[in-house]
Amino acid sequence: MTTLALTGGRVLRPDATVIRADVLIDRDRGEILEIGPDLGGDAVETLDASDSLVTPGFVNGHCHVAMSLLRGYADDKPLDAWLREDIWPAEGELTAEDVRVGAELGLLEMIKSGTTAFADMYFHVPEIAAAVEEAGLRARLGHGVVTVAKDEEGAHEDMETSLEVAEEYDGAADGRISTAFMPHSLTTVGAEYLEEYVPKARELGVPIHYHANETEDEVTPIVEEEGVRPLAYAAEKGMLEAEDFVAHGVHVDESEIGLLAEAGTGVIHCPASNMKLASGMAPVQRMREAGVTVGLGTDGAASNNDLSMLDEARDAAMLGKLAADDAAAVPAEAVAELLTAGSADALGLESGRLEEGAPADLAVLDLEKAHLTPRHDLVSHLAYAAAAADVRHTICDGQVLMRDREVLTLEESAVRERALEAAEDLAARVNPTE
Ligand SMILES: N[C@@H](CCSC[C@H]1O[C@@H](n2cnc3c(=O)[nH]cnc32)[C@H](O)[C@@H]1O)C(=O)O
Ligand SMILES: [Zn+2]
Repeated sequence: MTTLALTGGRVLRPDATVIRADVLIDRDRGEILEIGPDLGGDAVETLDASDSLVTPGFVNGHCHVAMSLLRGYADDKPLDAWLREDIWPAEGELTAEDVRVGAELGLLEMIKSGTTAFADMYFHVPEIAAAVEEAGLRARLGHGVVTVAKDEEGAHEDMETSLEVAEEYDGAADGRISTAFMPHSLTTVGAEYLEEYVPKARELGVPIHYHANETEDEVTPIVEEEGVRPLAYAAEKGMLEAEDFVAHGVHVDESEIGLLAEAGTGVIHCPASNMKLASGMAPVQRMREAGVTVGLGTDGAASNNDLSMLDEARDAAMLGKLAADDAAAVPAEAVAELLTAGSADALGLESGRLEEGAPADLAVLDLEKAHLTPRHDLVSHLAYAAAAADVRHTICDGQVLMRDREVLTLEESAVRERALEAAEDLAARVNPTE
């Protein structure tokens, strides 16, 4: 057995306490063997965690990782105009190679900011899967389907692709990749397609992931045309099961919160995207009190504009208080849960908690920083003060992906060079100068 020990750190436990302990990892099985004092002695490899906080690797519950190539491409518009006027035309020009390059850029940023697992909805998924395999993270991947503005044949093809991708890649990369069926949203996919394909996804046994109740504009048409709230409509279509998870859940009423809690469907809160697109404030505190599984996601880099889960954590705390009009809402311990176990539970992953037998997915944060001094409460620091650049080491499935800020699985400068070039070419294709 090859073992790896993280020594001298302070370890965040699932109950939000922090203890001084080493962490011993079985690298072959990718599991945590033991958490306790003095475990460094017999380990094959050790990683210094002194003056550091050892946390579960962060789980980004909703992303479009290849959109990193579109970071800063179009800002300062509401969702519908942003997608239709800028993002979708640019995505129409994205090649498979562009998606690979954009995904690598996003994965590089994830590793550098302590993220070890994520859920992703996009297209050219084989390229994203290849990048994940190379980068060493854990992911639940899917092909996003839009049927509006497509003819019948095109819509069926898109649906079939989502099923095929879900079937083919489930269990890929030694089990680090799992999949989901991913209709884009309840308003961008026609009811007849949901009725036909949701049962097929159930037969495959994969979860369903989609955008839901992100803006008022997504709620009104469903209420008007179907006479029910969007999540009641989703339940009617069989898309509100325990393994399913929705992104956003901003405009959800009490009846919908009840449906989510009862079904066990997870909600991925994306505060930065919701603020930037002025979509609204999700009732995170109310959902948690009602027993809904809530996780945290960045959404794509074009609506954030970064993939740092620590930024998202702080945003979740701040926005959660404002939404509840209560400074006690979404406290630091809740934020620590949202960014680790909450997201992992919503995605159906076993990571998100540091305990014996759990997947060895960890982030180690350097506490020797002015903005992390003094050390009254390290959970408070995690929620309110820590930043991406504080992450020293990132470990996923027992493998070290970053050691002392050097990424070992991707070549940082080459990834950035390729992304710069691909993004420039893309912009020139979308907006030729003459
Ligand atoms: N196959 C689809 C693409 C769906 S992938 C997922 C899509 O979600 C889009 N997206 C990114 N962020 C958001 C968001 O916040 N809400 C809704 N859609 C988003 C993203 O640009 C991408 O087009 C097609 O033919 O257009
Ligand atoms: Zn999204």
